[in-house]
Amino acid sequence: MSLWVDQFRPRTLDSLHYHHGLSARLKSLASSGDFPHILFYGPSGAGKKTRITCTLRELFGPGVEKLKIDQRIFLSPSKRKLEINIVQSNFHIEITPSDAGNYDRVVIQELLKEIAQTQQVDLNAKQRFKAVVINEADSLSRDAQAALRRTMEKYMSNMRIILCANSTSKLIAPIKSRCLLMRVAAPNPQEMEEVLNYVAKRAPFTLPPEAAKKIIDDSGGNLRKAILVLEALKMQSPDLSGPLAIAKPDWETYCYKVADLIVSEQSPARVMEVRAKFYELLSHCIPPTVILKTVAERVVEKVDESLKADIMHWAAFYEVRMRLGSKKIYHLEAWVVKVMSLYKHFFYDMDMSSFD
Ligand SMILES: Nc1ncnc2c1ncn2[C@@H]1O[C@H](COP(=O)(O)OP(=O)(O)OP(=O)(O)O)[C@@H](O)[C@H]1O
Repeated sequence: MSLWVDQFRPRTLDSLHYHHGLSARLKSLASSGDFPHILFYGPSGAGKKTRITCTLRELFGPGVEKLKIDQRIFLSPSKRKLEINIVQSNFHIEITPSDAGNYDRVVIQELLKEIAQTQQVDLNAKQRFKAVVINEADSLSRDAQAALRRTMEKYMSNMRIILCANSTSKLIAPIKSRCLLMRVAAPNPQEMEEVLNYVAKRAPFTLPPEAAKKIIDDSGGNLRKAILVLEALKMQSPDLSGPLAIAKPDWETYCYKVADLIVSEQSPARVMEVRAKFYELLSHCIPPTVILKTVAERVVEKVDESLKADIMHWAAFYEVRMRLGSKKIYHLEAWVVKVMSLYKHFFYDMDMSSFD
């Protein structure tokens, strides 16, 4: 069973509910035979990812929805092996640079070069190019951005880059100037209400306008949050009547407790305890990627500055592994063990340095 945010996510440009001007523009670009590199940017939950997926489908047809994950090994300059999982279809490839941590340049460079040098082999493909989606483009290091820029200059004919970011401020000018900038603003309250009503209709139930208003007021323009809250509230109070308390959804509080458990003790017994909590969350249909993200963000709030990047790096790493693996719990747990060991080392290093 999937959550409403996934179940009712529009899959084609025609079915997107708002920013119709943008949708029309993307549609005509897709059929123009002259599709550019594009940078999609906007706040969280505004619908960037959804729009990108719809655009890919417009370009290549339903075949882009057939995803596979490949594991690839890259070598860092110091010959360290980097294992990276790559999500792709026959027509596109998707990467999240933070998976490669400090070595994002190596991955960008090698991967893009390889794609650029291979011709589209599928003779039925509607486009001659492959699309490369780069998520969280604003977290690319300077080096990786420079590598990306060079690739964009050199290999335009069989590759198009689609960048997804929250803002354009961390991207270097030469990249921005090679992309068509597409700002995906947060939907306004009316637009959000339309989407919530659509979700309710499909679910199906009737959404009282007061409930919709409350959810929208609370969402800060984040449509994902609004739909998640709608689903949580509907579970609590099936007719959505009376005063609705939009407390943090239960699972969120629960994830916070898990984070506290991880930070307060690092031991095999604690890992077992955390595992039991993960099972509990999974059995309530909270998607494992959401669990991982929520717990990781909370852990990061509580630890020393120097650990934050590593913890998020490993969360992203295990998230990718999780997407295809069947035993989700295994990857959640692997991440917990990793975090505990980072945390222990941190204190160990501190102890040692006090002897200096
Ligand atoms: N145009 C739309 N019409 C209807 N629903 C939409 C639309 N765009 C997005 N949604 C819904 O909103 C949810 C969040 O959208 P999406 O994941 O695309 O946001 P995002 O901008 O990529 O967020 P983030 O930056 O946090 O990853 C989707 O799961 C989908 O259900």
